[in-house]
Amino acid sequence: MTAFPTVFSSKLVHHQLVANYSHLFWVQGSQPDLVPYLLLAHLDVVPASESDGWDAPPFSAKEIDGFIYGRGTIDDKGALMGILQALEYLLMKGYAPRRGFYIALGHDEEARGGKGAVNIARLLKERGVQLSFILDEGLAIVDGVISGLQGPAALIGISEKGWATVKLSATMAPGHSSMPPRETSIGILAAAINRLEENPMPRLFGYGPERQIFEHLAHKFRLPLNFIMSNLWLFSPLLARVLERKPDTNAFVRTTTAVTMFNGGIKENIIPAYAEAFVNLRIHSAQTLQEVLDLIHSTVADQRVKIELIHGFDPLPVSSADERAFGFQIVKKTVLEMFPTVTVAPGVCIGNTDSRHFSDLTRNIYRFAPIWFKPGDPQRFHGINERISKKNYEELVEFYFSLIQNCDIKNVPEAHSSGHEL
Ligand SMILES: CCCCCCCC/C=C\CCCCCCCC(=O)NCC(=O)O
Ligand SMILES: [Zn+2]
Ligand SMILES: [Zn+2]
Repeated sequence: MTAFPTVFSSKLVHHQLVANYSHLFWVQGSQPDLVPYLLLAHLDVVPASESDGWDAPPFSAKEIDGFIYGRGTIDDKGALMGILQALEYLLMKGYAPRRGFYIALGHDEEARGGKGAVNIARLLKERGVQLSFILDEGLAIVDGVISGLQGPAALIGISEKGWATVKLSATMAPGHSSMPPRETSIGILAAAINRLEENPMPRLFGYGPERQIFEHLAHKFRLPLNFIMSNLWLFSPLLARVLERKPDTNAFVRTTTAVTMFNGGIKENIIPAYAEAFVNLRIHSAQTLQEVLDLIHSTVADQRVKIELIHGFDPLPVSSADERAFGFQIVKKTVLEMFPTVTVAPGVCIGNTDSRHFSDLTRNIYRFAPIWFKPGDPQRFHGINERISKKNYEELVEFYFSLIQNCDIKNVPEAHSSGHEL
């Protein structure tokens, strides 16, 4: 049986395989003067092992208490299936969009998107495509995740942090473990890594677009927090010290430093010549890749430690969230139609997405899906017990179902209007 039979048989849909495993769909609109948009998602997932402590095998999609457990349920199969299921239902109903749109499903987002998204973007560029906006994975609806915030908030990523993967290595003379020198390659490297962990990158909270999150949400906090958030020009250093206490909010305060791989030694009684470590940094919007590299050099401050940049890029440009920003307002309208009590605010995506490969096609890139994040859920991202409730999966389908129809209007929707304007 073919999945999404109507999508694959509709005359309105053109489907193309890209780089063997990625998919590009073009859904033709009846009004070619309306600039198309792009819905992005990815097929691949990060690895998972049941032995890490999962309550269900990570590739079982087992249902427990109304939740579907599995690697990829929130990153990013929920949105991917939601988009395709919404299109399937719309086409089954005989719906024909006015505004044409693309759906791009990359197959290597978790490995930087160099084959999937990069080639899809190249194809679209060769065809001279310009996009009204892009909607990709990223932020979510947070409920009880930000301390002191009353009620849920839908955070729409208007930018994303930059990236640096840096390899540190040390090479010393190898030898017999019964006659160790005072310092070894592993010891030198471990000390360098320790200096990086003990000296986090500077607090930059308030100097980037993350400031907009808190200014938008200020009225949802009780005194004195609402006063503090409304006066970030004065209080951002104080708030930064509170936010940095938790990993998920620390990510908004600074460039984060994560040691992700450490290798050295092959036998218990040999002092190894070589040791290496990889450090993955996510760069705050107010910093550049070069500034981060300079700080790594000055913090490590040991000529014996070789520092190599493996891969990096600057933080991404900031997309508009104002009243004239069509993409932002369409996403906001769709969220509010479904969840009238949710506060919608712009935010900075602390992880990275395939959308960055499409920046030549539009300046309006938004990173959001209406996935509900309750306390403890941010840790499921790339962690154990990744899951989505069945109800939330249905909400994802409904969200894209409404969003596609909402995009058929020509101009930016009126604030707080509801109902489709077809
Ligand atoms: C101050 C506001 C606090 C909000 C709490 C954080 C909520 C966390 C929500 C989302 C997590 C961000 C993940 C972003 C998507 C990342 C996709 C991905 O895995 N890409 C690959 C990579 O970044 O390595
Ligand atoms: Zn993802
Ligand atoms: Zn991911």
